[in-house]
Amino acid sequence: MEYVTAGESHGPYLTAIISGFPANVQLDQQQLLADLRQRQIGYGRGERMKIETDQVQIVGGVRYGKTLGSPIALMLANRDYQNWHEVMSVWPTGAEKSATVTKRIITKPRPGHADLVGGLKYDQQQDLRNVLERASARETAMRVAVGSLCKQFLSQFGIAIVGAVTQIGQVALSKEQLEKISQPSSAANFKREIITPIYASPVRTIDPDTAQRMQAAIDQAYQEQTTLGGKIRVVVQGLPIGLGSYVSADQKLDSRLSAALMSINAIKGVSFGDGFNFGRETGRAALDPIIWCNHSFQRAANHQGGLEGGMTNGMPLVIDLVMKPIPTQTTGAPSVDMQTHESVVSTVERSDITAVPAASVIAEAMTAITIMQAFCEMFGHDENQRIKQNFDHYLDYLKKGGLDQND
Ligand SMILES: Cc1cc2nc3c(=O)[nH]c(=O)nc-3n(C[C@H](O)[C@H](O)[C@H](O)COP(=O)(O)O)c2cc1C
Ligand SMILES: C=C(O[C@@H]1CC(C(=O)O)=C[C@@H](OP(=O)(O)O)[C@H]1O)C(=O)O
Repeated sequence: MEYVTAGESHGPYLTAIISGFPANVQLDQQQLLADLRQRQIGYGRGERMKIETDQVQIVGGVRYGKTLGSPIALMLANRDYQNWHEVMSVWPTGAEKSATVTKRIITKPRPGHADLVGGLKYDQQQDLRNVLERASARETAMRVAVGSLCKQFLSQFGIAIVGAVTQIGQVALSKEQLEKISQPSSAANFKREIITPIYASPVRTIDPDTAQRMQAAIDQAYQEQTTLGGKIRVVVQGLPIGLGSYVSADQKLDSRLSAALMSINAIKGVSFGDGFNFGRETGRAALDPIIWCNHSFQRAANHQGGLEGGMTNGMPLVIDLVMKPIPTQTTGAPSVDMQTHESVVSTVERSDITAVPAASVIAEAMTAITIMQAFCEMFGHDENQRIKQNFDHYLDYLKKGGLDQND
């Protein structure tokens, strides 16, 4: 399963094409729209999210709610395009020299964005809008749409994924609250006890008191005309043992997940399990003892975060991410004009105060995409029923403790 997205932030549409999605998977339109809505509603978002209602349409590859095995095509109209159609026109209209269009030309690159380097690399110095329109995190709406379909596929196999906000600015969940999110759980319990409260929280975190303090921190940043970053924890429950592989660098699931998650705008670090704390632990304390329990191999701890040797080990997958503060400041920032080379204040674009809640939804989606890719590599990608048979056969094999398969 692969996907590609296209479209500019203020252009007419965002689009995505997914290829290699199995046939006969029943999709739920409400779930798809609910995931997109989660990305939009987090506390701290700016004016743009009041304009958009991300109503993605599936325009190929699905009939009566079931996938056909053919490429799935998705389209999402940017409602803000109504305000930008002259500036973002695909074809020449003669309006290019109008006051509306020239007012939107950007030659003062914003530090912390792709503006300067993208402008030089693609020779777009006459108007950096040609860079920022695609570099914008608007594109992540399509990734959430793709990820929603992947989550729906994976849920058939008892796999549940959540991205929770664990810190905004100085306000963080406690160690106990972090552990609560990451405890081994059945998909059903996890949905009830963890996912549902997180989805209901305005900042997508588990504890209502911490959520209130996070909201207050966002309000304060707004008053102080600055922005905030934070941290996210992604947890996946119900994973079978063995997704990914140790055999080649590009098949290691931790490397693939890192690449997928680091591709999210403004994400600056990814770690697994005890992550950067491993640096101060002893070897003994960092191990997850192997035990034989309920006729299966199990683990007495989860320091590794569910991955060993680039493969899932049956424990919950636990990934932490850090997001930098939104770079745009309402005051602008020190910069240099592309044309005159004079010192200037960078262009100020309308902006979010924080997008950590939104990024937690995107992280959920990128994790779902990567897990589904590994899952289909292992169990097949043509037809849903056949994939289920392969999966059940593998679970039977594991239930025998890995014995008898070839006897
Ligand atoms: C959901 C989301 C919304 C964002 N909103 C803004 C924003 O309103 N203003 C801004 O300056 N950056 C915003 N960013 C961050 C920029 O997109 C990002 O910093 C920029 O593309 C440069 O990429 P880099 O930080 O990964 O180097 C947002 C990021 C995400 C994930
Ligand atoms: C549009 C989205 O986020 C945008 C991401 C973004 C950026 O620089 O990344 C800048 C802002 O765009 P605008 O200038 O149109 O207000 C955000 O609103 C979205 O998440 O759908």
